[in-house]
Amino acid sequence: MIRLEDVDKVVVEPNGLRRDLFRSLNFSLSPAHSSVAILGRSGSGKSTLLKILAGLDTRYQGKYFFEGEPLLKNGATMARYRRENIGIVTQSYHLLSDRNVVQNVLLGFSGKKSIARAKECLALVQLEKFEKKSITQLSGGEAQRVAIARALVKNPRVILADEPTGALDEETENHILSVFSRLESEGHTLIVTTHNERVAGWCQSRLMLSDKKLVPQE
Ligand SMILES: Nc1ncnc2c1ncn2[C@@H]1O[C@H](COP(=O)(O)OP(=O)(O)OP(=O)(O)O)[C@@H](O)[C@H]1O
Repeated sequence: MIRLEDVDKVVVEPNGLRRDLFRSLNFSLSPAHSSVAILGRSGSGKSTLLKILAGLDTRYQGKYFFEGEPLLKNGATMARYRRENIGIVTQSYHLLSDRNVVQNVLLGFSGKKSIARAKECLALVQLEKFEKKSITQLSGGEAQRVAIARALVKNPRVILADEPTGALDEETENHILSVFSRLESEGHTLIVTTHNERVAGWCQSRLMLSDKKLVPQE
């Protein structure tokens, strides 16, 4: 479904030195894979890879294919691709504190249909009673689930989640994993970066960012 071919990515360090982050990196996700974990030490490039997969970072060499078709790496093409196919849960959630829960999930959309869909997504993450709640009153786990609901509102094929259980306790982590299981059973594909062994173990397959490439893990 998604394929990256021969990706080279260079980053510029704060001291001005250029560093190869990825060299001839390949990634391939077939429709049969419903969840994959991307592992790697801090700074190995997990978040950067997720941004590339989301079409948010196009400053790399290499090719991006979706369903066998190459994607042009320009802003307009990638924005359309993202809009139609990708939901993103970022590490810091990026929720707007001056809007309530359902307004955050709506992403600026309005109208009865969109509101019904936003409520459906909140129900999926078991936050149906939280619609009107202020973002500032949420726990870390609840905020994480609002971010997941927001990623789902467009019903994307692929959901990218950056450290989805980063700061959560075990019970909340279990809750997030049960939400992920539901998403899988509804036909969504999950690509998750994580340091967490339980989350990695839950995923159908695991890839390790090592020596500037992705290496399949047991
Ligand atoms: N826009 C950028 N400009 C310069 N350097 C960058 C940029 N984005 C990322 N980097 C560098 O690239 C490296 C990889 O960063 P990235 O956030 O992708 O790593 P990570 O594996 O997600 O790390 P962590 O597990 O700590 O979140 C880091 O050394 C980072 O400083």
